Amino acid sequence: MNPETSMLEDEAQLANFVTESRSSSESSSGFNFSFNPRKNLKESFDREVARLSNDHVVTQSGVAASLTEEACIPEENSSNRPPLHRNHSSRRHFEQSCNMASSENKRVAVYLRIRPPSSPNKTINCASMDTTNTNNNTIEILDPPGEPRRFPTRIRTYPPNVSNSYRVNINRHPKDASAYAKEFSFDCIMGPETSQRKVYSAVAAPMLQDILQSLGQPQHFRTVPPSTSSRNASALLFSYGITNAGKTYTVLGDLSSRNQSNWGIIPRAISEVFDHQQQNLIAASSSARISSHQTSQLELYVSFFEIYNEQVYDLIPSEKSVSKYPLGDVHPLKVRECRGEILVSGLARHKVESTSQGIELTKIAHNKRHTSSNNINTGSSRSHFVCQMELVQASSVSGAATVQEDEDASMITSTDDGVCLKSKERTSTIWIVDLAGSERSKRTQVGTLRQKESTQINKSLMTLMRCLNAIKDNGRYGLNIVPFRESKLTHIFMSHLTSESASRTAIVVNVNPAKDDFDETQHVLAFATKARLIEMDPEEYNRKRKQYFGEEYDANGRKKVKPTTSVSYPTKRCAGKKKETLFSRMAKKLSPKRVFQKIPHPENAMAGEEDYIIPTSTTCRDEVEKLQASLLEARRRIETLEFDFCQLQEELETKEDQIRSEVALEMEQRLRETRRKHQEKYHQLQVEMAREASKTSFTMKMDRAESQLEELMDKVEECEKEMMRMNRDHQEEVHTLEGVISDLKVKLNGALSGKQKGDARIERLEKELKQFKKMLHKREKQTTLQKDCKGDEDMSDTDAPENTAENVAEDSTEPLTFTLSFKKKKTAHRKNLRPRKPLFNSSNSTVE
Ligand SMILES: Nc1ncnc2c1ncn2[C@@H]1O[C@H](COP(=O)(O)OP(=O)(O)OP(=O)(O)O)[C@@H](O)[C@H]1O
Repeated sequence: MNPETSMLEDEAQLANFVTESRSSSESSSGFNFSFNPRKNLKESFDREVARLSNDHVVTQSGVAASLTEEACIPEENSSNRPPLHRNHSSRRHFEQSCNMASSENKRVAVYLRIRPPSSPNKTINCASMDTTNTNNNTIEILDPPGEPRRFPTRIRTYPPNVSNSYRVNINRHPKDASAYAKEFSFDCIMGPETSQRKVYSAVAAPMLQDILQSLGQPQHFRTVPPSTSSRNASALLFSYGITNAGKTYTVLGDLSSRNQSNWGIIPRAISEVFDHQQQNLIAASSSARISSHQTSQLELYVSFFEIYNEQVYDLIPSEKSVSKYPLGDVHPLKVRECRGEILVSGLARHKVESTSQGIELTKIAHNKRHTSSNNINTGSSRSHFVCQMELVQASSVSGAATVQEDEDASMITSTDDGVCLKSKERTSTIWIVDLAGSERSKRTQVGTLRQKESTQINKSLMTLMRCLNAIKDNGRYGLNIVPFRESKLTHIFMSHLTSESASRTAIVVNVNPAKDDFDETQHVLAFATKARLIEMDPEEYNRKRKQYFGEEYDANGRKKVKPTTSVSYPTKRCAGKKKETLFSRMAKKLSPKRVFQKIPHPENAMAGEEDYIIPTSTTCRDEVEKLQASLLEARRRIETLEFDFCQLQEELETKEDQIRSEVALEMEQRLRETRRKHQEKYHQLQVEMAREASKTSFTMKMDRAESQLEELMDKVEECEKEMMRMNRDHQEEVHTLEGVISDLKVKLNGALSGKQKGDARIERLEKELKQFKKMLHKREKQTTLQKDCKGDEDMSDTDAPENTAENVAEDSTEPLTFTLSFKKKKTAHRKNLRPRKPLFNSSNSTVE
């Protein structure tokens, strides 16, 4: 889609939305403590709309007019601070699309951000594109059904040829690649084209607004009741993904560039706090009647630390702690637990006075973070980077409220709570965490040190997943022990994740559509899908714990400490307080005034007690000296006691650590034991299942064999019948043939006897022929002789006709006739003996 057209449509929708929201804003109920992304997005958007409408109102005043002007300057050109939420159209789309499918109870918001492909072989298919897969697309953003303008919440992934998923599945479905495509759902999907501003508006802005509400900060020109919770509110945002997926870009953005449109969540959040502050001032100055809540000043403190190799390091340590280690050594900080709160002891807090100062601090912290270059990302982060933003609602006596008091006395009297009453200081904390990449060291091809880092990173991420999983399961069973203490990352956020504020937890899952990253991206997406199911419901969890154990425990298995109005820390500050109390008590006791009070009045003494001695100035002086000496002694004792106390406290701390580690060890052992038992059970079950399965398969095989046998038996029966039938036919045929054979035999016998006769006759005839030949030969000889003789005689007598051939022939008529008849007979006999055509073919020759 053309981006310009989309922007125009956005604007048009914004106009509609403003009209709709204005009419509905009146009926909108106030603030709900638990963070529901959908609800909060709606609320924050309502607030935005209210702010817009108020901007319109305040343009009448000069200051406000200038501010509005500033707000109209394009973000990229603004030099000091980027005015926030200038384009509100996106907010509506996010509101419409984000978390629509999630239930009311769902608390962890999971967003997906897909970074633009960094090289041509890394491709992505966007919603508007063709939805049929081609081998080039690894991620396809699916259009939300029915509503083309809504932001998508579903993606489909297609394994590329280089991925393991493809290799595994190709044998199963060799032709249809779409058969092993997978679908994943999120609260909101931000495609590669999504700007940093939109990401901030969707993810962090609702959280910040919620936190400001919890502090009782005015939502400009809109009455929002402050939080009723006694606990300090907190919010937690994780940026999660594999290396080079854009986690740091989402959280920090490009801080070095002058183009503020590239700013990530942290600089924008800092900027929004100051925007809010400024708008507070404008609102206060423009309104004559204003409540004490609205005049109270908001202070921002930031701390930056990283968790590197399971050690916590302050990225911007205080001057005091720097001077402690003159050689520039960096010492890890301790994570302590104090009355249900987790503290990173010694972490420096930096008061931020302006956006630019906040950005500078962020830059310094980011530059000090552990990074290294690998073959995927040149500036790959090797630690979890945490930005802790503390918003302190300062006492109404000081700061802005005091100014208001001076400027407008009527304001003070108009407050409900009375004139500048000392209100309690309230602090809310936002943690924005840029997690280290969850890649495999095999892919990044790094050395031993980097591998160790990777192991630690993956271990802590795994613990985070396990904690979230356990919290998820506790929603159902409420019995799992959440392994918060197994990693620094989870330990630090333990109090947040087990408090009512756990609802304000969000995860931005960053993915890279690169083909090479596909397999790891699948793991990340699978984790995100699980995280979406987490219902942060500590109340329900505690109720169940109480039900099972009859005691009130927190989600970490510790007995709950009743919430107190002010948290006291077991530090020297605490000790100092105690010292003061003890000292003052002793001083009071031993003070000369008290001593003199104890001494009865002379008049009373005169009246009642005779033995009373009126103290002289000398005795008094002595007394005072004595008292002073005892005071000094007491002071010295106090000092010793104080020293002992400190020592005891340190011992206590060490003991606590020791006990904690022992408990942790024991827990670990128990866990290991439980795991072992579970594993045994699992194996047993597996064996049983395998046995059952083999039994089942055997029975199935038997059944199959039986049915096959039955079939075969039927066939055999049929064959037998067929054979019998064939046998019968055969026998009939044989019978017929036998008749034919006997006929033929008779005929043959007849023929043989005829032949014998013929042979005998031939023999006889041959004999006769031989005799005849002999006779003929004789006769020829005789004839020749006669001719010779006759020739001699006929030389004179020509008349000798009886010796001619005819005569001879006449003489020999008898043998000639015999010869002819013999030849005829022989031919006839031969004809009779000529072999007849066989009655059967060769196969039947035996029968013949
Ligand atoms: N949405 C985006 N738009 C433009 N560029 C991006 C985007 N996301 C990431 N990048 C760029 O990609 C590169 C790597 O991003 P980034 O350092 O944020 O990754 P990462 O997930 O934090 O990696 P690592 O875990 O290794 O630190 C950077 O140069 C960044 O500018």
